[in-house]
Amino acid sequence: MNPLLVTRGLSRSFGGLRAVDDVDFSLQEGEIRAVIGPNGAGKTTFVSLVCGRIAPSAGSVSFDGRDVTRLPAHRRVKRGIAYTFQITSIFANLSVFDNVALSVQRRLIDHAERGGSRFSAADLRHGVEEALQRVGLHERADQPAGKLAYGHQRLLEVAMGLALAPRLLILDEPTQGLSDAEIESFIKLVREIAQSATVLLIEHNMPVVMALAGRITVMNAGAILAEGTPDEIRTNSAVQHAYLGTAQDG
Ligand SMILES: Nc1ncnc2c1ncn2[C@@H]1O[C@H](COP(=O)(O)OP(=O)(O)OP(=O)(O)O)[C@@H](O)[C@H]1O
Repeated sequence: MNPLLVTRGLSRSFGGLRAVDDVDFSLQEGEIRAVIGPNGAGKTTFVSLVCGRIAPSAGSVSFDGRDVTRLPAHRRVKRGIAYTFQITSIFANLSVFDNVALSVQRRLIDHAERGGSRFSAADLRHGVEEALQRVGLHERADQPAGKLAYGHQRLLEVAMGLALAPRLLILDEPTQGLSDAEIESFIKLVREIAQSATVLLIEHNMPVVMALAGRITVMNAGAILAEGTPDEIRTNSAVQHAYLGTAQDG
């Protein structure tokens, strides 16, 4: 089977710093892949290159067999790449409902532009309610998004990503700020999302990574240090060294 996502020689420098350095990466449709690595390893920069939020210094990104390297982020969203970011991208003054409505509307307009049927207010409401139900925020639909607890804002971003009905959902540290009980529900949610989408998950919480990921990619200093199943990664001495080295430095 052809991979859904492929990067070749993908690189991005900031001044003299090679934040992402010659990364060859591929992801099969239907996978839940975790990307882990010490702080500053280049994980967020890598997924920003994949979704088009920043441009590469060198290398290419292809999605579903087509080169998307020069496509702006919004065109990649149309191809099916959705992302939620560490730096919260919600509109604080809008309600939870209206934030998700922006994503649903985007998907419905896109569908209509491609020759699909026009949508009604009921379609929009149904799409929003479904996304909020899935992340467990339906009871907070009327609250201003900025008044949600930090962890709930992260879940709202997941709902906004889901509402786009993506083929690839990129989650950047989604469990940060969630309680243990919320993390449990989140694990279930990602498993359910993975029935209909491929998931690329940046995550520091190792129990979450081990519970969800089929394969794990470990980044260090901008490059891929190791890749394998959770068991292979757990016992990989280079990985252990990278983490211990960081702990000693930090
Ligand atoms: N816009 C930027 N300008 C300058 N340097 C940057 C920029 N973005 C990232 N960097 C640097 O690139 C390196 C990789 O950062 P990145 O955020 O991708 O790492 P990360 O693995 O996601 O880290 P964390 O786990 O802490 O989120 C870091 O040294 C960071 O300081």
